Amino acid sequence: MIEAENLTKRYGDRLAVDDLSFTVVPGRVTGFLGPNGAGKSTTMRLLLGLDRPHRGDARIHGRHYRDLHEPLRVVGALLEARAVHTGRSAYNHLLCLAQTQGVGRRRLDEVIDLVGLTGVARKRAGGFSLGMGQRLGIAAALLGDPSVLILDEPVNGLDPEGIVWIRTLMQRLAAEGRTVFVSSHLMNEMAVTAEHLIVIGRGKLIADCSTEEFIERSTEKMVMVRTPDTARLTEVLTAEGAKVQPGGDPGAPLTVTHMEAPRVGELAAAEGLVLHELTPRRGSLEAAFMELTRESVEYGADPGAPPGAPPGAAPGAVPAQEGKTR
Ligand SMILES: Nc1ncnc2c1ncn2[C@@H]1O[C@H](COP(=O)(O)OP(=O)(O)OP(=O)(O)O)[C@@H](O)[C@H]1O
Repeated sequence: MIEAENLTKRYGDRLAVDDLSFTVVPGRVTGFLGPNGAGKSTTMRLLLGLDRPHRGDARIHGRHYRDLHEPLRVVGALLEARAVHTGRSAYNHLLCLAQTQGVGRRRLDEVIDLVGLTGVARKRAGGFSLGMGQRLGIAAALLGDPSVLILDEPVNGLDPEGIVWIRTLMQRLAAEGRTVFVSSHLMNEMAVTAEHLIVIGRGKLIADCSTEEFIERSTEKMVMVRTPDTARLTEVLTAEGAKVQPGGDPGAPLTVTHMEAPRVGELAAAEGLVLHELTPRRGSLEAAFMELTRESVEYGADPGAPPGAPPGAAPGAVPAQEGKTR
């Protein structure tokens, strides 16, 4: 279990994490979502005791990271920055870590196999692709067989096969009863990986709910309707409170919002209107996520600052570049 309570971290006059409270429970994958620069990595560093909060508290299994007995056997972490001795082989890199943690060679071989690096384990880690580096980082996180996993953007640099692999792995680790907390800025990826979501924007909590609820809440339901009598159907639906947008081309379906498909069908039937299509659809999840987090950025902006400038930026200042160098 991971608990963040009123976590606050400031860099200069920028609030990277702003009074953030949430709990991550075991047994399911919890996605930590937010656009670039939202404060995900900073929060993860605070949870791992790598940075000190200005205010608030972060606990793992009820304790501060620094108070954990054998922390690497409790928490496995993959952070964005890759800390690998480039001249060392993947095997030796993991062996060094294993020795500092009192992990035996059997477990070492096990994790190498688990992350699919057996064939290249004796090769220099410096020559690894980004995806292989991610696998190596995940192997390191799993070495101590920890009950809590904190993974920062683990799908970064992975090819489609690698993405499916890491998704399956995270779900399996969660099903074993571990706490799996994984950050991403990719809404669609998290939607199929995580059961629960914690969404932040500009360091502030925007949502803490099940993925299903988030999708339900964030995406607008639409109904695509085709009829030979577009004008009449538009009139009937609009009179009942629906919003109707014409399709671009002649014969293209109308897009109806603010009304469910069965009601559209009923009203058409009551008017004796023929329907050639009646299809419920959802708006794009990625677009809904962008919209949701964009709004939080706007609320956070200093009214005197130029558009796009970070909170606290002086009027006339050039907007700072989001995120950090990788
Ligand atoms: N060491 C630092 N010094 C100064 N500012 C920092 C530092 N680390 C992070 N920041 C700033 O704090 C904010 C949050 O950054 P953070 O890296 O936590 O966001 P993020 O959500 O992880 O973004 P990304 O997806 O780009 O990694 C950003 O504005 C970033 O520029």
